[in-house]
Amino acid sequence: MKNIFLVGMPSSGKSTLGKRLARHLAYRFVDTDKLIVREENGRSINAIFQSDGEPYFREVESRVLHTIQPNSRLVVATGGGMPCFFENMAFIKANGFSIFLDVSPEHLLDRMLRHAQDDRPLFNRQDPTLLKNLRQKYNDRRIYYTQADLIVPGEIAVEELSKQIEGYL
Ligand SMILES: Nc1ncnc2c1ncn2[C@@H]1O[C@H](COP(=O)(O)OP(=O)(O)O)[C@@H](O)[C@H]1O
Ligand SMILES: O=C(O)C1=C[C@@H](OP(=O)(O)O)[C@@H](O)[C@H](O)C1
Ligand SMILES: [Mg+2]
Repeated sequence: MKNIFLVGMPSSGKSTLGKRLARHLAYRFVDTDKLIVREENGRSINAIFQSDGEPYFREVESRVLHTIQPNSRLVVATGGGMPCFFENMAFIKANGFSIFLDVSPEHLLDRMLRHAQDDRPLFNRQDPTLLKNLRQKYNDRRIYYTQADLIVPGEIAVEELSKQIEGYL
């Protein structure tokens, strides 16, 4: 039973859809951001970025990814930047079936502005250049995200997604 990795921009729905998909397939669910917080004794993602900076965060992120064993019947919601650092995308591809949830920067902005609890260190909801930042990151990161085995729109229903992947698992 191959693992399933969800990749894509922050707010593309990896954590939300990932939980639903896991329930639907009777897989376990993990969110790599949650694994990082656990590894850091409960420090939040924001706190890690603030006190130790992004390079430190990326090291921990990659370490946590490499603890995932192949064929563990897991749905893994990755952090938005994870596939874009080190050889993380190659690891993801070697250890499961990967899905890119593709959501446009405009829709991401809309979601971020709507959900006040979703503050992320690299994407500040108060920042007037947030859309520009999202477009830039989306363009820079697509080269990694599009290496996924399957690309689907972020709005996809869990039943439809399950149908599309059943032959691959
Ligand atoms: N398909 C969807 N349509 C609209 N909003 C969504 C959808 N999926 C998730 N959201 C909302 O967008 C926000 C970010 O979702 P989340 O699953 O945390 O994304 P990610 O893990 O990719 O950063 C959440 O507040 C969530 O409720
Ligand atoms: O895009 C990024 O670089 C990040 C996305 C976040 O995860 P989500 O994609 O789940 O928001 C989290 O890992 C951290 O804030 C960095
Ligand atoms: Mg998430």
